[in-house]
Amino acid sequence: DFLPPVVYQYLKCIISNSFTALQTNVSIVIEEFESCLNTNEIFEAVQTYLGSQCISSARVLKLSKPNNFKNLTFTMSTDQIVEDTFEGFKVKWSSHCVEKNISMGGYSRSLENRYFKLSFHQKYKEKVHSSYIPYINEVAQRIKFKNKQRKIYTNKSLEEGRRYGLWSNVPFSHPSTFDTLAIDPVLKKDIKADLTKFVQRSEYYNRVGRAWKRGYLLYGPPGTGKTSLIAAVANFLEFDIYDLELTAVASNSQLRKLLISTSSKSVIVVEDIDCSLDLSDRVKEQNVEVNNTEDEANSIKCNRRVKGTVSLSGVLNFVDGLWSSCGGERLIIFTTNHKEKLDQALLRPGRMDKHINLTYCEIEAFKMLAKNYLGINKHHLMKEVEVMLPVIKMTPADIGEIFMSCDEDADLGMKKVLEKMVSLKKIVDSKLHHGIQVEDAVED
Ligand SMILES: Nc1ncnc2c1ncn2[C@@H]1O[C@H](COP(=O)(O)OP(=O)(O)OP(=O)(O)O)[C@@H](O)[C@H]1O
Repeated sequence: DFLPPVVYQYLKCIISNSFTALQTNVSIVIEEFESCLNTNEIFEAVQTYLGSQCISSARVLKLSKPNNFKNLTFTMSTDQIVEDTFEGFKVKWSSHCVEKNISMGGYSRSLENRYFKLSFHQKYKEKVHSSYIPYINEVAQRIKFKNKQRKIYTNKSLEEGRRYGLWSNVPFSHPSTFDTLAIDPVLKKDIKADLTKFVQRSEYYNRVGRAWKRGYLLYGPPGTGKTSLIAAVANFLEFDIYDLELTAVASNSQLRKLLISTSSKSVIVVEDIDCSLDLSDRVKEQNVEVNNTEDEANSIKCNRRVKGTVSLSGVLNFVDGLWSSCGGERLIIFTTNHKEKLDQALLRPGRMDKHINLTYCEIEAFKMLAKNYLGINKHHLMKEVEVMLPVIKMTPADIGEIFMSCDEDADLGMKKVLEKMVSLKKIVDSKLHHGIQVEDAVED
């Protein structure tokens, strides 16, 4: 009070500078809101990270269950301090809350602004910037992804005959996994390896300039596990599913809108593609250009618009990744019972990267079903089943149904299945006897 203001300021400045020079710690402040109420993503990341990493050292934690999360989550309460260790050095985190004036649209408003303060020795400044902060972000994304309640989205109308045009969703929890799936073990291993490679190759797709997406075509008779495989894939990757019903999409532009609104880390499924798309329209379009007059060409195109259906070229654009891979990785799966009906354009590599044939039940798949449904690894009737399986055609769905009806009674299950096989074989034999070709007889 006795010093003249100029002298006071001068002395204050000298003292403060000397203390700063002596100080070895530096701090980073991470606020919840940036100006104009924009949430600060790194604040959320730190909050998630600290909630998971520092449970043991914080004295007060907040427990909550956000709407979209499967699990309970911890967050650090205000005025807490925790320590963390990264690559051999220590950092200190503290959480605070202050009133902050934020201006919005010409007027200002005061609100609670939480912030985290990260303190560490200045010699680690570079490491904190280049490694620790990105590491926190990465861990937080991983935790968020793991915690997120997965969903299955559909664009199908709940009311019959009405075009829905938007995604509606419900939580996704299908029990099918690669362990419960009865398919050839070599194929199973191959699919799992392909999926694992795909999700780890973000850098690679970037480098070669390709959209980060992969197309699968699942084909085979009904009941061989196409839908079950899709559920197993989504569970394996922990992705959401978008069940796209093409007949409920009014136009190519609506298809585009639907695809843009899908999230990354998702499986987009089009079941029974041969039934949902007029696959001859590409041929029509080509013929139109070569043979028909402009009027006729227009009338066909208008017709299609009146029908309001998606064209093959719309679907090709979608699989080419133009509209389906804005952002992160996406798997596109088509299923069909009739691969031969599909347009070659749809089948070429790059569009359908992997063609997966799901066949009638073979012995390895049968053993898996017996293990899952009846809890057995071997049985004295297994040899007979092995002889019968290539002769008759039974799907895993058929066999599963019989096993289900036997209430886990292994002997009864095996006996019933074998009886069914014997009766099917008799039918096949009688048809052969009447001169029907082997393939047709079995197929019938
Ligand atoms: N390979 C399989 N492994 C385990 N279970 C299977 C398998 N295939 C079929 N199932 C059982 O049969 C039922 C029907 O199978 P799913 O719907 O997956 O067949 P699909 O090939 O998709 O048939 P569709 O072509 O008619 O849609 C499923 O509920 C599942 O329990």
